[in-house]
Amino acid sequence: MDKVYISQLHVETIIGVYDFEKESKQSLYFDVEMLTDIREAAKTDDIQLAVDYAKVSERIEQVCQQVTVELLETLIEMLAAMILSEFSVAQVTLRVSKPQAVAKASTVGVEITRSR
Ligand SMILES: Nc1nc2c(c(=O)[nH]1)N=C([C@H](O)[C@@H](O)CO)CN2
Repeated sequence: MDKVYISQLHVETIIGVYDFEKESKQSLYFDVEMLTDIREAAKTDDIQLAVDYAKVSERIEQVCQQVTVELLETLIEMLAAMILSEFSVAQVTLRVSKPQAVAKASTVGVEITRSR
């Protein structure tokens, strides 16, 4: 299967378990890999038949602004469900990194793979 991907999409949002995290936005970075057959889009040169990475990026940003959750796990499951339901994707792998979370680590995060 072919892959459409997004690397290091930066979103600022309220997320976290602790009270101080509910007061100001933090940076999250998303890597997204979407398995899809690109041949029809390539044959027709038609964006309507492609998984539009710009639209996926926009929707990820929107969902992050619409919901307020504590765990990265909760957010990433919501995003995987959104991508599978709104885009023509057989499988999605999503990784979210939260670089400000642990001072002694360059970054931390969660990665999941979900299929239709
Ligand atoms: N597996 C997870 N561990 C932790 C999370 C999380 O979302 N998933 N979140 C936190 C805090 O919000 C942290 O980011 C602040 O230090 C801790 N562990």
